[in-house]
Amino acid sequence: MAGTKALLTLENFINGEFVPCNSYLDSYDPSTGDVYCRVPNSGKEEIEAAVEAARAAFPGWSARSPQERSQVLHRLADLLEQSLEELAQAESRDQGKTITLARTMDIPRSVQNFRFFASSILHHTSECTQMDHVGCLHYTVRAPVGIAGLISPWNLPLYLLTWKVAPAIAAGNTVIAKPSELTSVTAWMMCKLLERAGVPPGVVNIVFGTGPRVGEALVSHPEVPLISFTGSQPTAERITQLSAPHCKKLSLELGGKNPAIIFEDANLEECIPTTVKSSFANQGEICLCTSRIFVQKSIYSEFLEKFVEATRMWKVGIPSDPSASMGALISKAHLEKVRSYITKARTEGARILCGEGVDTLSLPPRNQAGYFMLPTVITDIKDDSCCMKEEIFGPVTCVVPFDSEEEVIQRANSVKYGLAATVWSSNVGRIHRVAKKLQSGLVWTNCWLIRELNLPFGGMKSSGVGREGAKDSYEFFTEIKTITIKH
Ligand SMILES: NC(=O)c1ccc[n+]([C@@H]2O[C@H](COP(=O)([O-])OP(=O)(O)OC[C@H]3O[C@@H](n4cnc5c(N)ncnc54)[C@H](O)[C@@H]3O)[C@@H](O)[C@H]2O)c1
Ligand SMILES: N/C(=C\C=C\C=O)C(=O)O
Repeated sequence: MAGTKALLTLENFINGEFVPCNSYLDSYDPSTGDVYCRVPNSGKEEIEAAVEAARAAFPGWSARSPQERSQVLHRLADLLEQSLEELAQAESRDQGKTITLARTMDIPRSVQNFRFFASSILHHTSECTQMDHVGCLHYTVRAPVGIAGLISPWNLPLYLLTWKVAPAIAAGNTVIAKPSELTSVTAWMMCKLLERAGVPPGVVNIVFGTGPRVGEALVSHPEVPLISFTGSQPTAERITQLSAPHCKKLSLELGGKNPAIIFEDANLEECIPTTVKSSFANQGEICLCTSRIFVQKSIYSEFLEKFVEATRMWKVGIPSDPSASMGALISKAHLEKVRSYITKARTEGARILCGEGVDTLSLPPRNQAGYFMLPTVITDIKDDSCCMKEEIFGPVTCVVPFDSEEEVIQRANSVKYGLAATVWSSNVGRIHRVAKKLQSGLVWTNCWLIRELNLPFGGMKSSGVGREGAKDSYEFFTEIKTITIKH
């Protein structure tokens, strides 16, 4: 383990300044298991300072025109893009994801989040109606809500943080963001660019630390009227309880147990590689990842054989290896949790076709204490097994057969989550029918994770409350008022 002096030490960013903290948390490099970074262990005191800064900055920032705010967001996007390689290296080291994914997805999408909201903020219009018989004109106006509390998870650190910061500040709010304590580095790096981009002090404050300590201080603060949260369902429950006495606006983007439904007329040449990717991208640590694959009986054996063969080609490697498809999981505790699901599946009599406990993973000596595991395929498993019902959030997917359209819809809908589904078929009528009946906020057909940022993103049932996207985020981060003029 490196000595304390060599560790990267992060600081909170409050009122445009880096502020040291009097207590720190260790942060681990998932590819080695070594502590490599110290993250501020903030609490109520830091939230008070951030609230003061955000409150003071609000009148000036909210009074700027959308065009002026848009220019600032564009400059920030440009600066992030100029640091793309540095940010990608940092994200890959901090999270365990491959450098290739960080370079091609996480950081480009973070840049795009600022560009997208810089543009979309210029195009909103409000409503107006007439009541000539009583001589009235009605119209709506929107205003920023105030100080937005933003809480993000560890799987797509900068990507999901910027997906909240960009629409919040574009709409004229000031923000206090709390990234995951497990992956705080790229948020801290972004803070170094804010002044150059022209973000005034206090508009973006980033406070680091754990959920129970600093997260709850943020959620419970009476001067933070809105919380946008992405993370797990149990944490969302706690946030809902804490914010209820203040009637806060809440956006909750939570987990999934996402089905892929593969009909006999699917194009398997496209379906198999895409379903391997949808199951194992980012180590299966994407809320949209497929974890239940339903395959029509007539093609079940063929699919299974080809799918397992393709999964074995999904290379696990150290995150800095550009040829790796998958890196390390986020933490030792998470790795153990994911492995425990495979043990449970075995105990229930399911078959593990490849991956954990079946194939051998070879790693360089330096990485043997890292949190790696092979992509794992489970079959002969019942729908009521915990592996088919609970979110595992790791590189584990279950494959089961089905007979009919009605049956598979009912089984796909039989879990508490409703985030994302994929449907594979060449019958357009069936695609429409099935997509409409699935209890899922997002349905991708014959593809996966093609994002259109204008349209609503989010889940139903236990996968969340509210939607994010151009119009949805704008509506969430603003308060609407209806004005009536009698003339
Ligand atoms: N729907 C989506 O868009 C989406 C995207 C990414 C991840 N997720 C979900 O996130 C989960 C994985 O992320 P995670 O393990 O970081 O989730 P988590 O709920 O443990 O943590 C998310 C964030 O909440 C904070 N937090 C934890 N306890 C808190 C509390 N009591 N009060 C306030 N904040 C608290 C954490 O510190 C972190 O910043 C999975 O369930 C995954 O599906 C959903
Ligand atoms: N919010 C988005 C993705 C969430 C992924 C979860 O892990 C997005 O693409 O906007």
